[in-house]
Amino acid sequence: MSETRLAVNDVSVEFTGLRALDHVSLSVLTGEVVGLIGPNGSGKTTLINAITGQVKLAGGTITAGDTRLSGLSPREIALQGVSRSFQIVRLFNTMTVLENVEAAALAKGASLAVATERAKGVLNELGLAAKVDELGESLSYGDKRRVEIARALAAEPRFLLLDEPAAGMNDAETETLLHTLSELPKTRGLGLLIIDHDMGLIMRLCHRLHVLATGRTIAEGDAAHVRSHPAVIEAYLGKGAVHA
Ligand SMILES: Nc1ncnc2c1ncn2[C@@H]1O[C@H](COP(=O)(O)OP(=O)(O)OP(=O)(O)O)[C@@H](O)[C@H]1O
Repeated sequence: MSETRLAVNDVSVEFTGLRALDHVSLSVLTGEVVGLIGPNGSGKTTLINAITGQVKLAGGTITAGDTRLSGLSPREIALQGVSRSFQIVRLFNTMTVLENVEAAALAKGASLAVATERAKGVLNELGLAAKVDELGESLSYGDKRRVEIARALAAEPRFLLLDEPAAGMNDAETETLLHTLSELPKTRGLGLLIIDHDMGLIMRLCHRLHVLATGRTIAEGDAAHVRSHPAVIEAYLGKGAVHA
């Protein structure tokens, strides 16, 4: 499979009276894992929302390969192969795990037979095969988050954007998640952009890191570079969060 780049070019986002992103540029290649970190309110979720068309850009462009994503609707962007999970889990509580994941494949235009097969495959990959018939509402929090990732994968994305996938997970669940996520770029050839406050997870999983503070890029590079960067230490000062 040829390499594709998801490119955020000089992007700014404004809310009333607040510049949430200020000329941010970042790229993710298929096959790599990029971590998006920064203190609370630094603009991480806004950047994912900008990529997936959930917020409007005040400036800049976003492309996936040769396709311009900025200006497209969230649905059109999803059809271009960009899937996401949300910080707050959004499952259909009264549908089964299988139905939840099938729905995502159906939304991408798959027939029911293809959607069922794809959903089963993805759930198997995420270690959820035994839970296919359980209702969304009956799952543990960690399982709900994994089903969310399964839903995003059922759309067969080229780029997967995960907003705090390990939030609320215990250590064992986080370890399993780390293993699953680390396989995805190899097995599926997709590019992964991941936000998480668990620096242990981020530092072990990501090939590159991009650090935001108050809407601006303050550092980017590998874990060693970022961890020792003065601006990053300053941004996290007193929080101890970069010392994984
Ligand atoms: N829809 C919105 N309307 C107004 N302000 C917003 C909106 N969404 C985000 N913001 C503001 O934009 C800034 C960036 O928020 P964002 O959620 O992107 O940060 P974050 O880095 O993801 O934070 P956290 O780590 O706490 O999730 C914050 O000041 C936030 O209050």
